[in-house]
Amino acid sequence: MRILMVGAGGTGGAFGTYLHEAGREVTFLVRSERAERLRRDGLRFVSSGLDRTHPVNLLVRGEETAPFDLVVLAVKATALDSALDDIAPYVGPDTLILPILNGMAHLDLVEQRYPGRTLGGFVRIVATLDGDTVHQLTPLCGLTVGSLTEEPLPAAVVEALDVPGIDFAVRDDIRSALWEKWMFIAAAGVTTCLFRGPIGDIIDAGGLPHIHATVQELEAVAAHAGYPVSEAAQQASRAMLTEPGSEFTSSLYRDLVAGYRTEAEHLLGDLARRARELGSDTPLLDLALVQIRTVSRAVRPEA
Ligand SMILES: NC(=O)C1=CN([C@@H]2O[C@H](COP(=O)(O)OP(=O)(O)OC[C@H]3O[C@@H](n4cnc5c(N)ncnc54)[C@H](OP(=O)(O)O)[C@@H]3O)[C@@H](O)[C@H]2O)C=CC1
Ligand SMILES: CC(C)(CO)C(=O)C(=O)O
Repeated sequence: MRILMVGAGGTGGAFGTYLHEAGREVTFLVRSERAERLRRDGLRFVSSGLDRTHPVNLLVRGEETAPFDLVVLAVKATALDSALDDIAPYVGPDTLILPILNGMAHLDLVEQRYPGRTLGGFVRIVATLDGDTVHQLTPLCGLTVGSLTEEPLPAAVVEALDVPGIDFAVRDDIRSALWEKWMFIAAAGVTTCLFRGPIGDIIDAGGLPHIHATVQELEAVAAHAGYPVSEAAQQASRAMLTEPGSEFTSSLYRDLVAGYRTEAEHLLGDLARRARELGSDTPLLDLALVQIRTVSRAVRPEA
């Protein structure tokens, strides 16, 4: 199976490297400046004390090659539109597209552009791009995939993605799983952006009741949408978001304080819009959005 990994950042670099190391036929679609450096230096990936650099197959927008069997979208939501343009020449009639972004809004966008070929999926990893080096910061490296239609997930996809280094899972109810992951990420984003710090500091400052209220508020939206968060996922969210002393922050918060473009509209704006349509009250989510939008405008007036 020929796999196109779109983006070689935190997620694309990590998952792409594991696939490459397992002998899968992976090509990374990257932008031209990065391609130049990767062609010269190889792709460096550091995880669990292992530091390796591999020469990898690279493709830059517009370069010609045959369509791929599987396109994995590993870009931030802010780059999704251009990535969807860029993959057009590499998507054939049988190509499947697996976005691994957080959130849900991208599923409709991919489906509109390339109907009938979208798979559901998400990752659990803490990974980042430092210079040109991809770092996996904890041992956690999960990839969960499922069919969004009545058709089962093709066996060839499972075979291609189930490789050492990746804790791979298939979910028949991938939409429910996506909602669960989304509610956790959104709750982490709302709390850390609203109170502007890591979970442990928020708790020290007396914020625990507000963290509980946020998790409850967002889980209520999922329930209204018909995707109630399972008991196990509720407990896992609370364990992570209410741990005293925790240094955990969301990538939304880290991007915001660094002055980068954030996935706020994709992760929180979309959720607030759906909540309004469902008649679900989300005062904390709404406050966080106003805060993030205000800060984003102050940092980047064009936002
Ligand atoms: N990092 C993590 O630990 C986790 C991330 N996620 C989610 O995964 C998604 C991806 O995040 P992450 O991997 O961290 O993001 P990164 O910013 O680390 O990586 C994205 C990469 O995509 C590249 N890119 C953007 N547009 C294109 C394009 N058109 N063609 C080729 N390459 C492109 C960027 O390159 P350039 O430098 O040229 O802009 C960048 O290197 C997000 O939705 C995030 O929320 C989910 C779980 C954990
Ligand atoms: C929170 C974490 C690290 C694990 O679920 C994650 O996968 C994410 O940031 O999206």
